[in-house]
Amino acid sequence: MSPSSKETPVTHNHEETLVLVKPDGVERGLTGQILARIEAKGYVITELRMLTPTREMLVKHYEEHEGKPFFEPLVEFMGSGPVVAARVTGNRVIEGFRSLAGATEPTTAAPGTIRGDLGRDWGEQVQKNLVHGSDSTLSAERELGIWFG
Ligand SMILES: Nc1ncnc2c1ncn2[C@@H]1O[C@H](COP(=O)(O)OP(=O)(O)OP(=O)(O)O)[C@@H](O)[C@H]1O
Repeated sequence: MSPSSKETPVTHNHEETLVLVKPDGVERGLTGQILARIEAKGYVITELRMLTPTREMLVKHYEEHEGKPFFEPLVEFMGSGPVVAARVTGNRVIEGFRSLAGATEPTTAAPGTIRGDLGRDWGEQVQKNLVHGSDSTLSAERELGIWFG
């Protein structure tokens, strides 16, 4: 059957996102498990590095949160040790990774998600939630520039 304008076209929405395994994830030895979940979902890691980010990088990365009460503790925590940064590609990977990561707070993140299965309740320290994933194509482009130059 030839395609007609009434048929929904199959669209391929190839995207790139920035994934960070935060210092709590690296320190707890969860990097491998986290990256394995990303690959198991069919996404491809095309660049990977481990580094302790500078304050300058973190202030840029979290600029949308500047002025919020959790900004300073967040920047301090993110610079407290090595972070693993990954450039991850795939169809609708931005939304897909955020769904894989789960809700911001590990306590309420659904079982089956990275934060729901592996995250701990650190009390007030919500910044310790294992991973970060870009939230839009614009953020992804901006953030990949910060972490991969
Ligand atoms: N109330 C809070 N107290 C402490 N830290 C917070 C709080 N809210 C957010 N954060 C930290 O700031 C990060 C960015 O906040 P945002 O609201 O963008 O969450 P998110 O989109 O779930 O997380 P991310 O962007 O890191 O994937 C969170 O991942 C968390 O580490």
